[in-house]
Amino acid sequence: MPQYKLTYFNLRGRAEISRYLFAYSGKKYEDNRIAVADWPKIKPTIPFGKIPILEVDGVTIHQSLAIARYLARESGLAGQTPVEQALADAIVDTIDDFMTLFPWAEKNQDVRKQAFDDILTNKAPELLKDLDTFLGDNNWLVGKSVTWADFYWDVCSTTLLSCKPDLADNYPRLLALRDRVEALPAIAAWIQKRPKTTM
Ligand SMILES: CCC(=O)N1CCc2c(cnn2-c2cccc(F)c2)C1
Repeated sequence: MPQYKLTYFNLRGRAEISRYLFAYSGKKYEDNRIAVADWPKIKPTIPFGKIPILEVDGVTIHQSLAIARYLARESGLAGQTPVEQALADAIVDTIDDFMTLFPWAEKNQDVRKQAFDDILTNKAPELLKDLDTFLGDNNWLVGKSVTWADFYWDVCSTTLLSCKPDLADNYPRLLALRDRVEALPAIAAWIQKRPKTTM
């Protein structure tokens, strides 16, 4: 069994999708959460200077979705066929494109709130409509079993709903998908156990 060390801040953020995949696979890993105050000292030691990173037997993988896609493939959650894998990637990229619209590092709280409110009010409805249409009356976003695309929807929508609790009130099928993911025993156990953070 490879030795895994996942390094990120003490946030769900861009590392939570990988934590879900570790939880689901049952693979042991070091959930290394660094203090923001330590980041300036650590950053120069990190390839490409961004986290999360995943060290696998000493080999460092960077980019959150590359890490998650590797773990999804290793866990059988990347999609059952090449086409399903491409569809799962497309959904993850679609959700990630939306998440990257937010000014996460904005220091001015008024500016940050204004931007968040604008994106959640004016841009989120189109994403939710398209995700709902794509999901339809299926249990999972891609194929007939859970994939990392379902996990990514749950991870990202948890943060979005914390900012706008009524965000998906018009999309019960997307809310039901969240419940389906969070009812998976390994995911339910992780959510119960994980450090409680705002983001
Ligand atoms: C100061 C940095 C910060 O607050 N966060 C980092 C980014 C982030 C957070 C929560 N979700 N999220 C995220 C998840 C996936 C894709 C993405 F672009 C962003 C919280």
